[in-house]
Amino acid sequence: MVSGKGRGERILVTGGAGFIGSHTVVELLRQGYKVWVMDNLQNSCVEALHRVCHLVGPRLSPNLQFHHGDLCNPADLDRLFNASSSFDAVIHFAGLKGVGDSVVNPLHYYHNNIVGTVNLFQAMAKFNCKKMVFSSSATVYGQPEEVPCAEESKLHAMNPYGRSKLFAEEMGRDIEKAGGEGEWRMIFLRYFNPVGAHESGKLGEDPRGIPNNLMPYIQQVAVGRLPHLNVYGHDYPTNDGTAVRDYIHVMDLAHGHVAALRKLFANDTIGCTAYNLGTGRGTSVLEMVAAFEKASGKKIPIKMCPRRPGDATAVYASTEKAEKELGWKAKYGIEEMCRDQWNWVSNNPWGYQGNH
Ligand SMILES: NC(=O)c1ccc[n+]([C@@H]2O[C@H](COP(=O)([O-])OP(=O)(O)OC[C@H]3O[C@@H](n4cnc5c(N)ncnc54)[C@H](O)[C@@H]3O)[C@@H](O)[C@H]2O)c1
Ligand SMILES: O=c1ccn([C@@H]2O[C@H](COP(=O)(O)OP(=O)(O)O[C@H]3O[C@H](CO)[C@H](O)[C@H](O)[C@H]3O)[C@@H](O)[C@H]2O)c(=O)[nH]1
Repeated sequence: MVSGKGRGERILVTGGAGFIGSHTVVELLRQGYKVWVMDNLQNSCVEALHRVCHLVGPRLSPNLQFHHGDLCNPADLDRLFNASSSFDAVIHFAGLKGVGDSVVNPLHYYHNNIVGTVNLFQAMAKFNCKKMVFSSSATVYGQPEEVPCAEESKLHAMNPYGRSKLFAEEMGRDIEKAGGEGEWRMIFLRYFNPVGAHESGKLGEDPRGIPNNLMPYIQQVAVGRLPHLNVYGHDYPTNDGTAVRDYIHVMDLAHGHVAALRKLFANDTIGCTAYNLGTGRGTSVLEMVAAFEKASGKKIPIKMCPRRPGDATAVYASTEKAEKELGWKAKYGIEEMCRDQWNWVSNNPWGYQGNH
């Protein structure tokens, strides 16, 4: 069990204006860390960070600094590491995350996610900051041969996005191996399906364009931005024929990052290791729709459609390793995920920017 508050350690959070990053920054500030966010705002807006400041209040908000910068530009990283006299650790969220988009624009994904990560590792080496928590994904398990997925399961990427996550993990493993004993410490957090929103209703997911993922899509149907949900596949070998995933509340993820950071600071022999962040429970698409209808009181019209290519039948996490070694366990179930997601979208039907 790793516990205790941060002692003012200085954390660089790449992609900290995004969905998971912004929720995590709230928790980092509350736990006493000093946070520098670097983001190029290609999939986010600075209003999310204004709201973070509002949520943590005037005592803690001076501990957050925002730097508009692109990981693909080494000069932006150099400037930031120089200006802040380096960092104690990095949480690396920045990346593009659309599976379908990555199939259409593979070079764009490799450039942003791989080149960006190489540049970050280089800056970390140069400024002697050698602790990283990295946003990996359950996508590295591909079509899992068995569930629950355990960290030592076979890894297999199925698209350029997935490969960019797998390469980043492999790069991390190589860099750690090449360093001296205890020199680099890295934790890869393999998220399952992040959903929900901050309980205040002030922070949440605000995707650009038509959402690809289930819950952002449902939330837009609920507020009338989209007419109905397409349910992809109703002939899967599951209880109701729809595919099963392990949905996890974004605030549980935020707490998972704090637990990982504490582990990095506390354990000088951790080397390079991966943890699943999931609940260990599988929920079908139709169960998720029913839970959202209950939480919102809104009917979500659905249309049954063929399977989406590349989708697995059922993916859920083995949570033992994170529970045992990080002392972290997801607290929230799908009721709270849907309650908070509805609270966010009903207060912000057009996201952070109002009508766009
Ligand atoms: N949300 C999910 O379903 C999910 C699941 C598994 C893993 N992940 C990973 O977690 C991380 C965060 O995901 P999210 O849902 O918060 O996404 P997001 O798009 O909301 O946040 C990513 C942030 O990174 C920024 N960014 C992207 N490329 C950048 C660059 N080159 N330089 C600087 N900033 C850059 C974006 O502007 C954005 O603010 C991503 O790496 C994603 O691949 C997400
Ligand atoms: O409009 C939609 C969107 C999704 N689904 C279904 O809902 C389930 C969940 O789909 P998501 O797109 O929300 O999530 P995925 O499990 O496909 O993938 C997500 O979670 C993965 C981790 O497990 C990876 O991180 C990946 O990048 C990320 O998009 C799937 O069965 C999908 O077919 C629909 O029926 N209709």
